[in-house]
Amino acid sequence: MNPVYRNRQSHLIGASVGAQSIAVYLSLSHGVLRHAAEIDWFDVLGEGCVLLFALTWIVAAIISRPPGRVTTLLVAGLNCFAFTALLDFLDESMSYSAAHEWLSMLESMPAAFGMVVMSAALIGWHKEQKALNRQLERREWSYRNHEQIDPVTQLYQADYWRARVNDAKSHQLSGCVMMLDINRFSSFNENHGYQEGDRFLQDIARLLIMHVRASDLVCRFAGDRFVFLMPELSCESATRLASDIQVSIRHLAFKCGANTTALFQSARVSVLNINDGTDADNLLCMLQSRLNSQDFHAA
Ligand SMILES: Nc1nc2c(ncn2[C@@H]2O[C@H](COP(=O)(O)OP(=O)(O)OP(=O)(O)O)[C@@H](O)[C@H]2O)c(=O)[nH]1
Repeated sequence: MNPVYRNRQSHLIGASVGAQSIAVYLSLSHGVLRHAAEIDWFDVLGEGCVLLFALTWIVAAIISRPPGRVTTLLVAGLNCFAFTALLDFLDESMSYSAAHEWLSMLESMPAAFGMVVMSAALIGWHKEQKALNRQLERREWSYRNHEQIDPVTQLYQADYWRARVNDAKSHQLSGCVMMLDINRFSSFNENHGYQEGDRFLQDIARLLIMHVRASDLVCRFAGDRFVFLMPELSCESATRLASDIQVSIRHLAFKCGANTTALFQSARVSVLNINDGTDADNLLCMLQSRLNSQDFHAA
């Protein structure tokens, strides 16, 4: 877990442990342990599984979500649900006297309340997700697979681009594809180190995203190569866009570490109509061979 999250989520961890401890305390202090022969072990197994899952979801919500209103509501709702699950589970091995029947009646209430709280959390989560989806425009194209995200640039990798291009072709979408390669990036790495190289690639990824439309897709192909999918864009417009991007890259004043002297790079670009190739792999081959045939001194 992110250490900043851990500190800020400690109140949720404390509240979860507290809530479940209250359930254990209520059951143990008001009930009497049943004889083994009285226990229905199938019920114990079933309710134990429900409890285990509820507790796992609480941990998953705390470690995977950043602090905030939605997380608090989600954890609160799950805790109410787990409270009922824990009482249900303990109920199997504890019997309550008539004076403590209220405990059995209390059992189901927290789960119902928890469902209401979780529903409010899910509405908040839905709104939050819509905002996040807007931020992912140009990086993502109507399909999500976090395993295909490149860790350096946070763009999707080549396989994602291939699948989306094949999708676009199968839906007979018009448009263009483009490939961009940074010139002499291996020299950049040798002179300034891989870490600075990574930082440069991250800046390039941001710059590329700024240039394209919300409906376009930019992915990292490999190393210093990037690929684009631009539906419903003419090759003329795509070529103009390509030259705008080349100008921007030439003017990107990259500073290595504490150095105030800027470094400037250049890039080569190749553009094709999406219908110029039979499929994504075929288009990639053509884009690459066009790129490789260009002289980078001219870029
Ligand atoms: N910093 C960094 N470098 C990478 C990464 N992936 C690949 N590279 C480097 O990118 C360089 C790409 O080299 P080449 O394909 O020869 O490209 P180039 O040096 O730009 O050559 P030209 O395109 O012909 O100008 C290699 O030095 C790789 O080691 C990465 O994730 N981070």
